[in-house]
Amino acid sequence: MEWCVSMPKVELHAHLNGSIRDSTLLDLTEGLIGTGVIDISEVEHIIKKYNRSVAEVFKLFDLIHILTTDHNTVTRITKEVWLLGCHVVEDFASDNVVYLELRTTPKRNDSAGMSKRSYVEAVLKGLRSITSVDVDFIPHCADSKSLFTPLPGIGHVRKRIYVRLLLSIDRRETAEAAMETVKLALEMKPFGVIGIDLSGHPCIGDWTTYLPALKFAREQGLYVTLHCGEVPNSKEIKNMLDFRPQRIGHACHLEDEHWRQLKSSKIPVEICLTSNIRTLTIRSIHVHHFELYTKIYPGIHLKNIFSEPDDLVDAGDLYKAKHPIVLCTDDSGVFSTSLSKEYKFAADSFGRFHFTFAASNLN
Ligand SMILES: CNc1ncnc2c1ncn2[C@@H]1O[C@H](COP(=O)(O)O)[C@@H](O)[C@H]1O
Ligand SMILES: [Zn+2]
Repeated sequence: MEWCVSMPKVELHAHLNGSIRDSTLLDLTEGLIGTGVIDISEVEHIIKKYNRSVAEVFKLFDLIHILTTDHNTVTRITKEVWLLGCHVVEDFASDNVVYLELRTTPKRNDSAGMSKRSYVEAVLKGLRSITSVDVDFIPHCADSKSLFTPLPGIGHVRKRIYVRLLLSIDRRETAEAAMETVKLALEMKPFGVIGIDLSGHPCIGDWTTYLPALKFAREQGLYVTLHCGEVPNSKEIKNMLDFRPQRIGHACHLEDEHWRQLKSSKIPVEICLTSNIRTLTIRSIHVHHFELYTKIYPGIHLKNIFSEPDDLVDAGDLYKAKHPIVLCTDDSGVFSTSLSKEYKFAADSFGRFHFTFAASNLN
């Protein structure tokens, strides 16, 4: 494990509100006691549960959103979001993540005067205010200095971490709200926003709602990554692969034709092992598409062990196929993981694999 921690790593799939530390979550909860906004007894039950279904995980996200953005004033929300951004980046830096792409869904709270824009500004300011680690946040742009003051120098002892931001579209949003997010991302490009993600409850909504916004994002030079195949949905998976995003996340429920399409397209896959196992999206690590058990132990058929259908035996084995993949945390707070733990999990589960794949296999 120490080796996994000490190795410099790249994190490409981390949701800001999913990466919140337990202690921060509890601080935020305490801050809302007596306000009538939440019922503590109900909150505790959700927070303390270990294995959660996809539906329960999304219940927890609703709760986290209340904790971070359901306040009366935009100043209070800014403070919470700011704090959250600081802690999350510090945690990744202490795990020796050297390049971090953090994604978050811009949120509106009209009653507090909070807009998607002020939410993103709060995140950016939070990231800029970190002094414990040396954050390289803004891509080379002179104008950026007008918005943020430079960080104070504390010599060479601070760890350096490159942070870039992706703005997420939630599958519950309207097409207009998605377009607003894309335009905001374009506006915030000089300040470190580099792309768009499509996420949210995988059983909700129709992704084609967001196609105009996603196409516009791509035309304007933003990178696009999609949560794809987290649950079975053959038509959606095919259409998403046809769209040819820069990357996809999860890719758990691809069928044979999808695997073929994915492999020939070489679209890199963000692999989230713990997330997939904890949400039961994948039944066992031995049938995970990172590398199939049958390929490690030839001759042993999955259907004999797990009563899986025949076609699973021929499903994805992305590592073996040298497909571009990268290990990611998804929601390190919600799933009590870290990027080092994901590397350790992969090493323990799949044995002899080489760590160099993470950076070198990516486009
Ligand atoms: C477990 N697998 C997942 N599948 C799909 N979407 C997920 C997710 N995990 C997180 N999110 C998305 O990220 C939001 C939290 O971070 P932000 O508020 O954006 O910072 C969640 O509400 C959800 O929309
Ligand atoms: Zn995700």
